[in-house]
Amino acid sequence: MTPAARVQTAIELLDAVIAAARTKGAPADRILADWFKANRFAGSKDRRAIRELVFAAIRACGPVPATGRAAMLRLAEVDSAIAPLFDGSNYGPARIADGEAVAEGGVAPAWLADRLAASEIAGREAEALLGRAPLDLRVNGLKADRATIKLPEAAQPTDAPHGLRLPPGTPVEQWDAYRDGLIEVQDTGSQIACLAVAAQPGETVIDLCAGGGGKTLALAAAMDNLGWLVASDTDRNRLSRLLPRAERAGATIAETRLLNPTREREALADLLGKADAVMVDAPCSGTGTWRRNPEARWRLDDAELARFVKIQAYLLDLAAELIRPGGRLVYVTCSLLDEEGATQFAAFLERHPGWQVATPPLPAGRPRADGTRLTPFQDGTDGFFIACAGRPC
Ligand SMILES: C[S@@+](CC[C@H](N)C(=O)[O-])C[C@H]1O[C@@H](n2cnc3c(N)ncnc32)[C@H](O)[C@@H]1O
Repeated sequence: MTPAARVQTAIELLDAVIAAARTKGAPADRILADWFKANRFAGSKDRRAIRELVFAAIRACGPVPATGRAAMLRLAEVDSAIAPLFDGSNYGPARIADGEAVAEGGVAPAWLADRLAASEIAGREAEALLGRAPLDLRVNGLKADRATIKLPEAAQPTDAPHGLRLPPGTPVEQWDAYRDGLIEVQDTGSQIACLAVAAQPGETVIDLCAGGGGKTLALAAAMDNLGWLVASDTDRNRLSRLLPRAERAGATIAETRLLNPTREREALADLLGKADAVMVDAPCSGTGTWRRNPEARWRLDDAELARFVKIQAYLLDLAAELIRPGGRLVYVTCSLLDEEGATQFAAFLERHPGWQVATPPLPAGRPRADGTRLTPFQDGTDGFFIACAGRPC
Protein backbone atom coordinates (compact mmCIF):
# COMPACT_ATOMS: atom_id res chain seq x y z
CA MET A 1 0.00 0.00 0.00
CA THR A 2 1.18 3.55 -0.63
CA PRO A 3 1.58 5.83 2.39
CA ALA A 4 -1.45 7.82 1.13
CA ALA A 5 -3.55 4.64 0.85
CA ARG A 6 -2.63 3.77 4.43
CA VAL A 7 -3.86 7.19 5.54
CA GLN A 8 -7.16 6.71 3.67
CA THR A 9 -7.59 3.25 5.23
CA ALA A 10 -6.88 4.70 8.67
CA ILE A 11 -9.54 7.37 8.01
CA GLU A 12 -12.13 4.71 7.16
CA LEU A 13 -11.19 2.70 10.25
CA LEU A 14 -11.48 5.85 12.35
CA ASP A 15 -15.03 6.30 11.02
CA ALA A 16 -15.80 2.80 12.34
CA VAL A 17 -14.10 3.52 15.69
CA ILE A 18 -16.09 6.76 16.07
CA ALA A 19 -19.38 5.05 15.25
CA ALA A 20 -18.60 2.25 17.71
CA ALA A 21 -17.67 4.73 20.44
CA ARG A 22 -21.04 6.47 19.98
CA THR A 23 -23.01 3.24 20.17
CA LYS A 24 -20.73 1.54 22.74
CA GLY A 25 -19.85 -1.03 20.09
CA ALA A 26 -16.56 -2.86 19.51
CA PRO A 27 -13.30 -1.36 20.85
CA ALA A 28 -10.76 0.04 18.36
CA ASP A 29 -8.42 -2.94 18.79
CA ARG A 30 -11.20 -5.33 17.75
CA ILE A 31 -12.22 -3.17 14.78
CA LEU A 32 -8.63 -3.13 13.51
CA ALA A 33 -8.11 -6.84 14.09
CA ASP A 34 -11.29 -7.66 12.12
CA TRP A 35 -10.27 -5.39 9.26
CA PHE A 36 -6.78 -6.90 9.04
CA LYS A 37 -8.28 -10.38 9.02
CA ALA A 38 -10.66 -9.51 6.20
CA ASN A 39 -8.04 -7.62 4.13
CA ARG A 40 -5.10 -9.95 3.76
CA PHE A 41 -3.58 -7.78 1.00
CA ALA A 42 -2.36 -5.46 3.76
CA GLY A 43 1.07 -6.77 4.73
CA SER A 44 2.64 -6.57 8.17
CA LYS A 45 4.26 -3.18 7.47
CA ASP A 46 0.93 -1.80 6.24
CA ARG A 47 -0.84 -3.14 9.29
CA ARG A 48 1.69 -1.60 11.66
CA ALA A 49 1.55 1.76 9.88
CA ILE A 50 -2.26 1.83 9.77
CA ARG A 51 -2.47 0.90 13.43
CA GLU A 52 -0.02 3.67 14.34
CA LEU A 53 -2.04 6.20 12.33
CA VAL A 54 -5.38 5.21 13.83
CA PHE A 55 -4.15 5.32 17.42
CA ALA A 56 -2.13 8.51 16.91
CA ALA A 57 -5.26 10.19 15.51
CA ILE A 58 -7.37 8.94 18.44
CA ARG A 59 -4.81 10.33 20.89
CA ALA A 60 -4.67 13.67 19.05
CA CYS A 61 -8.43 14.33 19.41
CA GLY A 62 -9.97 15.31 22.76
CA PRO A 63 -13.74 15.10 22.16
CA VAL A 64 -15.26 12.53 19.78
CA PRO A 65 -14.45 13.75 16.26
CA ALA A 66 -17.25 14.17 13.73
CA THR A 67 -15.51 11.99 11.13
CA GLY A 68 -12.38 9.92 10.60
CA ARG A 69 -11.15 12.49 8.10
CA ALA A 70 -11.53 15.33 10.63
CA ALA A 71 -9.60 13.19 13.12
CA MET A 72 -6.79 12.59 10.62
CA LEU A 73 -6.66 16.30 9.82
CA ARG A 74 -6.23 16.96 13.53
CA LEU A 75 -3.29 14.52 13.52
CA ALA A 76 -1.90 16.42 10.51
CA GLU A 77 -1.79 19.54 12.71
CA VAL A 78 0.62 17.87 15.14
CA ASP A 79 2.49 15.59 12.66
CA SER A 80 3.79 17.43 9.60
CA ALA A 81 4.34 14.17 7.68
CA ILE A 82 0.59 13.61 7.29
CA ALA A 83 -0.73 16.66 5.37
CA PRO A 84 1.30 15.97 2.17
CA LEU A 85 -0.32 12.52 2.00
CA PHE A 86 -3.73 14.12 1.39
CA ASP A 87 -2.68 14.15 -2.28
CA GLY A 88 -5.79 13.02 -4.14
CA SER A 89 -3.88 9.98 -5.47
CA ASN A 90 -5.51 6.67 -6.29
CA TYR A 91 -6.68 5.09 -2.98
CA GLY A 92 -5.34 8.11 -1.10
CA PRO A 93 -7.39 10.81 0.66
CA ALA A 94 -8.72 13.78 -1.33
CA ARG A 95 -6.78 17.02 -1.13
CA ILE A 96 -7.46 19.22 1.89
CA ALA A 97 -10.11 21.82 1.05
CA ASP A 98 -9.91 25.41 2.27
CA GLY A 99 -11.59 25.75 5.66
CA GLU A 100 -12.16 22.01 5.97
CA ALA A 101 -13.34 20.88 9.44
CA VAL A 102 -10.59 19.66 11.76
CA ALA A 103 -11.39 17.75 14.93
CA GLU A 104 -10.64 19.38 18.28
CA GLY A 105 -7.49 18.44 20.21
CA GLY A 106 -7.18 18.01 23.97
CA VAL A 107 -6.85 15.28 26.53
CA ALA A 108 -10.52 14.31 26.71
CA PRO A 109 -14.05 15.66 26.15
CA ALA A 110 -14.39 18.88 28.17
CA TRP A 111 -16.69 17.44 30.87
CA LEU A 112 -14.23 14.63 31.52
CA ALA A 113 -11.13 16.84 31.43
CA ASP A 114 -12.90 19.00 34.06
CA ARG A 115 -13.60 15.98 36.27
CA LEU A 116 -9.96 14.91 36.00
CA ALA A 117 -8.78 18.40 36.83
CA ALA A 118 -11.05 18.37 39.91
CA SER A 119 -9.17 15.20 40.91
CA GLU A 120 -5.84 17.04 40.36
CA ILE A 121 -5.08 15.33 37.07
CA ALA A 122 -4.31 18.23 34.75
CA GLY A 123 -1.44 19.57 32.63
CA ARG A 124 1.39 17.05 32.25
CA GLU A 125 -0.43 14.55 34.50
CA ALA A 126 -3.38 14.59 32.10
CA GLU A 127 -1.24 14.49 28.95
CA ALA A 128 0.65 11.47 30.26
CA LEU A 129 -2.65 9.53 30.33
CA LEU A 130 -2.31 9.38 26.55
CA GLY A 131 1.34 8.31 26.36
CA ARG A 132 2.42 4.91 25.10
CA ALA A 133 2.49 2.20 27.74
CA PRO A 134 5.64 0.10 28.07
CA LEU A 135 5.35 -3.67 28.19
CA ASP A 136 5.61 -4.82 31.78
CA LEU A 137 6.09 -8.38 32.92
CA ARG A 138 5.66 -10.07 36.26
CA VAL A 139 8.07 -12.90 36.88
CA ASN A 140 6.00 -15.73 38.31
CA GLY A 141 7.51 -16.48 41.72
CA LEU A 142 6.01 -19.99 41.61
CA LYS A 143 8.32 -20.92 38.75
CA ALA A 144 11.11 -18.38 38.42
CA ASP A 145 13.00 -15.54 40.00
CA ARG A 146 13.57 -12.02 38.64
CA ALA A 147 17.25 -12.06 39.60
CA THR A 148 18.08 -15.22 37.66
CA ILE A 149 15.49 -15.58 34.88
CA LYS A 150 16.95 -15.75 31.34
CA LEU A 151 14.90 -13.98 28.65
CA PRO A 152 15.62 -13.51 24.92
CA GLU A 153 15.85 -9.71 25.39
CA ALA A 154 17.26 -7.58 28.17
CA ALA A 155 14.54 -6.18 30.47
CA GLN A 156 14.75 -3.48 33.14
CA PRO A 157 13.53 -4.14 36.68
CA THR A 158 10.53 -2.02 37.70
CA ASP A 159 9.41 -0.75 41.12
CA ALA A 160 7.40 -3.93 41.68
CA PRO A 161 9.51 -6.70 43.26
CA HIS A 162 8.84 -9.18 40.44
CA GLY A 163 8.46 -6.62 37.64
CA LEU A 164 10.44 -6.27 34.42
CA ARG A 165 9.97 -3.70 31.65
CA LEU A 166 10.43 -4.09 27.88
CA PRO A 167 9.72 -1.81 24.94
CA PRO A 168 6.10 -1.88 23.69
CA GLY A 169 5.52 -4.50 21.01
CA THR A 170 8.17 -6.96 22.25
CA PRO A 171 6.75 -10.35 21.12
CA VAL A 172 6.86 -11.96 24.57
CA GLU A 173 3.91 -14.26 23.77
CA GLN A 174 6.27 -16.15 21.47
CA TRP A 175 8.87 -16.73 24.16
CA ASP A 176 9.27 -20.11 25.89
CA ALA A 177 9.30 -18.32 29.26
CA TYR A 178 5.78 -17.05 28.49
CA ARG A 179 4.44 -20.36 27.18
CA ASP A 180 5.88 -22.14 30.21
CA GLY A 181 4.27 -19.72 32.66
CA LEU A 182 7.49 -18.16 33.99
CA ILE A 183 6.30 -14.67 33.07
CA GLU A 184 2.95 -12.89 32.82
CA VAL A 185 2.22 -9.63 31.03
CA GLN A 186 1.05 -7.29 33.79
CA ASP A 187 1.34 -3.55 34.27
CA THR A 188 3.55 -2.53 37.20
CA GLY A 189 0.62 -0.65 38.73
CA SER A 190 -1.45 -3.85 38.78
CA GLN A 191 1.43 -5.68 40.42
CA ILE A 192 1.70 -3.00 43.09
CA ALA A 193 -2.06 -3.18 43.71
CA CYS A 194 -1.63 -6.89 44.46
CA LEU A 195 1.18 -6.11 46.93
CA ALA A 196 -1.33 -4.05 48.91
CA VAL A 197 -3.24 -7.26 49.69
CA ALA A 198 -0.12 -8.61 51.46
CA ALA A 199 -1.53 -12.10 50.83
CA GLN A 200 0.22 -14.73 52.95
CA PRO A 201 0.59 -18.51 52.49
CA GLY A 202 -2.28 -20.32 54.21
CA GLU A 203 -4.75 -17.42 54.11
CA THR A 204 -8.26 -17.30 52.67
CA VAL A 205 -8.27 -14.60 50.01
CA ILE A 206 -11.03 -13.50 47.63
CA ASP A 207 -10.38 -11.68 44.38
CA LEU A 208 -13.96 -10.46 44.06
CA CYS A 209 -13.73 -8.97 40.55
CA ALA A 210 -11.15 -11.34 39.14
CA GLY A 211 -11.90 -10.95 35.42
CA GLY A 212 -9.36 -13.02 33.48
CA GLY A 213 -7.31 -13.48 36.62
CA GLY A 214 -4.30 -11.20 36.09
CA LYS A 215 -4.26 -10.25 39.76
CA THR A 216 -5.42 -13.68 40.98
CA LEU A 217 -2.22 -15.22 39.59
CA ALA A 218 -0.08 -12.65 41.40
CA LEU A 219 -1.97 -13.42 44.63
CA ALA A 220 -1.44 -17.18 44.17
CA ALA A 221 2.29 -16.56 43.77
CA ALA A 222 2.37 -14.35 46.90
CA MET A 223 0.59 -17.15 48.79
CA ASP A 224 3.13 -19.66 47.48
CA ASN A 225 0.19 -21.81 46.38
CA LEU A 226 -0.86 -22.41 49.99
CA GLY A 227 -4.31 -21.50 51.27
CA TRP A 228 -7.68 -20.79 49.64
CA LEU A 229 -7.91 -18.32 46.80
CA VAL A 230 -11.35 -17.65 45.37
CA ALA A 231 -11.61 -15.72 42.10
CA SER A 232 -15.11 -14.48 41.31
CA ASP A 233 -16.67 -12.37 38.59
CA THR A 234 -20.04 -11.90 36.89
CA ASP A 235 -18.51 -12.18 33.41
CA ARG A 236 -18.45 -15.80 32.32
CA ASN A 237 -16.17 -15.14 29.33
CA ARG A 238 -13.50 -13.34 31.31
CA LEU A 239 -13.59 -15.82 34.16
CA SER A 240 -13.30 -18.75 31.75
CA ARG A 241 -9.84 -17.50 30.74
CA LEU A 242 -8.59 -17.74 34.31
CA LEU A 243 -8.16 -21.47 34.82
CA PRO A 244 -6.08 -22.13 31.65
CA ARG A 245 -3.85 -19.21 32.66
CA ALA A 246 -3.62 -20.55 36.22
CA GLU A 247 -2.60 -23.94 34.86
CA ARG A 248 0.15 -22.43 32.74
CA ALA A 249 1.36 -20.44 35.76
CA GLY A 250 1.19 -23.48 38.07
CA ALA A 251 -1.24 -21.59 40.35
CA THR A 252 -3.06 -24.58 41.82
CA ILE A 253 -5.00 -22.80 44.60
CA ALA A 254 -7.18 -20.60 42.40
CA GLU A 255 -10.88 -21.57 42.46
CA THR A 256 -13.36 -19.69 40.28
CA ARG A 257 -16.92 -18.70 41.19
CA LEU A 258 -19.23 -17.25 38.58
CA LEU A 259 -21.52 -14.69 40.21
CA ASN A 260 -25.04 -13.75 39.28
CA PRO A 261 -25.35 -9.93 39.19
CA THR A 262 -27.34 -8.65 42.22
CA ARG A 263 -27.26 -12.19 43.70
CA GLU A 264 -23.49 -12.39 44.24
CA ARG A 265 -23.90 -13.44 47.90
CA GLU A 266 -25.48 -16.75 46.91
CA ALA A 267 -22.34 -18.07 45.21
CA LEU A 268 -20.17 -16.79 48.06
CA ALA A 269 -22.40 -17.76 51.01
CA ASP A 270 -19.85 -20.23 52.41
CA LEU A 271 -17.28 -17.43 52.62
CA LEU A 272 -19.31 -14.81 54.50
CA GLY A 273 -17.22 -13.51 57.41
CA LYS A 274 -14.38 -15.93 56.61
CA ALA A 275 -11.90 -14.16 54.34
CA ASP A 276 -8.59 -12.90 55.67
CA ALA A 277 -8.49 -10.50 52.75
CA VAL A 278 -10.78 -9.42 49.92
CA MET A 279 -9.56 -7.47 46.93
CA VAL A 280 -12.15 -5.40 45.07
CA ASP A 281 -10.56 -4.56 41.71
CA ALA A 282 -13.72 -2.73 40.82
CA PRO A 283 -15.34 -2.16 37.46
CA CYS A 284 -14.58 1.48 36.64
CA SER A 285 -14.30 4.12 33.94
CA GLY A 286 -10.68 3.08 33.30
CA THR A 287 -9.37 6.66 33.06
CA GLY A 288 -5.99 5.33 34.21
CA THR A 289 -5.70 2.96 31.25
CA TRP A 290 -6.14 5.35 28.32
CA ARG A 291 -2.55 4.66 27.27
CA ARG A 292 -3.83 1.25 26.14
CA ASN A 293 -7.30 2.14 24.86
CA PRO A 294 -7.41 5.89 24.25
CA GLU A 295 -10.84 5.83 22.60
CA ALA A 296 -12.34 4.76 25.95
CA ARG A 297 -12.56 8.49 26.75
CA TRP A 298 -15.04 8.86 23.90
CA ARG A 299 -17.27 6.12 25.27
CA LEU A 300 -17.72 7.39 28.79
CA ASP A 301 -20.63 9.62 29.74
CA ASP A 302 -22.08 10.92 32.98
CA ALA A 303 -24.66 8.11 33.25
CA GLU A 304 -22.02 5.42 32.72
CA LEU A 305 -19.76 6.99 35.33
CA ALA A 306 -22.66 7.15 37.81
CA ARG A 307 -23.35 3.47 37.11
CA PHE A 308 -19.72 2.58 37.96
CA VAL A 309 -19.80 4.63 41.16
CA LYS A 310 -22.96 2.81 42.27
CA ILE A 311 -21.64 -0.70 41.62
CA GLN A 312 -18.30 0.12 43.29
CA ALA A 313 -20.13 1.07 46.50
CA TYR A 314 -22.25 -2.07 46.26
CA LEU A 315 -19.18 -4.31 45.80
CA LEU A 316 -17.31 -2.64 48.66
CA ASP A 317 -20.25 -3.37 50.97
CA LEU A 318 -20.40 -6.97 49.72
CA ALA A 319 -16.66 -7.37 50.34
CA ALA A 320 -17.10 -6.09 53.91
CA GLU A 321 -19.52 -8.94 54.60
CA LEU A 322 -17.02 -11.51 53.36
CA ILE A 323 -14.16 -10.38 55.61
CA ARG A 324 -13.57 -11.97 59.02
CA PRO A 325 -13.09 -9.76 62.10
CA GLY A 326 -9.51 -8.50 61.90
CA GLY A 327 -9.35 -9.21 58.16
CA ARG A 328 -8.62 -6.64 55.47
CA LEU A 329 -10.23 -5.02 52.46
CA VAL A 330 -8.22 -3.79 49.49
CA TYR A 331 -9.98 -1.45 47.09
CA VAL A 332 -8.38 -0.95 43.69
CA THR A 333 -9.54 1.08 40.74
CA CYS A 334 -7.75 1.91 37.51
CA SER A 335 -9.52 5.26 37.41
CA LEU A 336 -7.98 8.54 38.54
CA LEU A 337 -11.34 10.22 39.18
CA ASP A 338 -11.82 10.83 42.89
CA GLU A 339 -15.49 9.86 42.71
CA GLU A 340 -14.33 6.33 41.88
CA GLY A 341 -11.31 6.42 44.22
CA ALA A 342 -10.69 8.63 47.25
CA THR A 343 -14.31 9.83 47.59
CA GLN A 344 -15.71 6.35 47.04
CA PHE A 345 -13.45 4.90 49.73
CA ALA A 346 -14.23 7.72 52.17
CA ALA A 347 -17.93 6.95 51.72
CA PHE A 348 -17.25 3.28 52.50
CA LEU A 349 -15.48 4.27 55.74
CA GLU A 350 -18.44 6.43 56.68
CA ARG A 351 -20.85 3.57 56.09
CA HIS A 352 -18.63 1.20 58.11
CA PRO A 353 -17.58 2.90 61.33
CA GLY A 354 -14.74 1.17 63.13
CA TRP A 355 -12.89 0.02 60.01
CA GLN A 356 -9.30 1.25 60.18
CA VAL A 357 -7.39 2.59 57.18
CA ALA A 358 -4.20 0.53 56.87
CA THR A 359 -2.41 0.82 53.54
CA PRO A 360 0.86 -1.13 53.66
CA PRO A 361 3.97 0.63 52.35
CA LEU A 362 4.03 0.39 48.55
CA PRO A 363 7.09 0.83 46.31
CA ALA A 364 5.49 3.62 44.20
CA GLY A 365 2.68 6.14 44.30
CA ARG A 366 1.71 9.06 46.52
CA PRO A 367 -0.91 9.42 49.22
CA ARG A 368 -4.35 10.50 48.05
CA ALA A 369 -6.80 10.94 50.95
CA ASP A 370 -7.03 7.50 52.64
CA GLY A 371 -5.25 5.66 49.82
CA THR A 372 -2.38 5.72 47.37
CA ARG A 373 -2.44 6.98 43.82
CA LEU A 374 -0.21 5.85 40.97
CA THR A 375 -0.14 7.85 37.75
CA PRO A 376 1.46 7.37 34.33
CA PHE A 377 3.25 10.72 34.73
CA GLN A 378 4.74 10.14 38.19
CA ASP A 379 5.13 6.38 38.25
CA GLY A 380 5.21 5.26 34.61
CA THR A 381 2.39 2.83 35.39
CA ASP A 382 -1.28 2.79 34.50
CA GLY A 383 -3.24 5.09 36.80
CA PHE A 384 -4.54 3.47 39.99
CA PHE A 385 -6.14 4.33 43.29
CA ILE A 386 -5.43 1.73 45.98
CA ALA A 387 -6.79 1.80 49.53
CA CYS A 388 -6.96 -0.70 52.38
CA ALA A 389 -8.98 -0.95 55.56
CA GLY A 390 -9.07 -3.50 58.37
CA ARG A 391 -12.30 -4.84 59.82
CA PRO A 392 -12.51 -4.32 63.57
CA CYS A 393 -11.96 -7.49 65.66
C1 LIG B 1 -11.16 -3.92 36.54
S1 LIG B 1 -11.92 -5.37 35.98
C2 LIG B 1 -11.04 -6.62 36.83
C3 LIG B 1 -9.69 -6.96 36.25
C4 LIG B 1 -9.04 -8.17 36.87
N1 LIG B 1 -9.01 -8.11 38.32
C5 LIG B 1 -7.62 -8.35 36.36
O1 LIG B 1 -6.66 -8.11 37.09
O2 LIG B 1 -7.48 -8.72 35.21
C6 LIG B 1 -13.45 -5.36 36.82
C7 LIG B 1 -14.21 -6.66 36.76
O3 LIG B 1 -15.37 -6.53 37.58
C8 LIG B 1 -16.32 -7.42 37.06
N2 LIG B 1 -17.64 -7.15 37.65
C9 LIG B 1 -18.59 -6.29 37.25
N3 LIG B 1 -19.66 -6.38 38.06
C10 LIG B 1 -19.37 -7.30 39.01
C11 LIG B 1 -20.08 -7.83 40.13
N4 LIG B 1 -21.31 -7.43 40.42
N5 LIG B 1 -19.48 -8.77 40.88
C12 LIG B 1 -18.22 -9.18 40.59
N6 LIG B 1 -17.51 -8.73 39.53
C13 LIG B 1 -18.08 -7.80 38.76
C14 LIG B 1 -16.21 -7.21 35.57
O4 LIG B 1 -16.76 -8.29 34.86
C15 LIG B 1 -14.69 -7.08 35.39
O5 LIG B 1 -14.11 -8.31 35.03
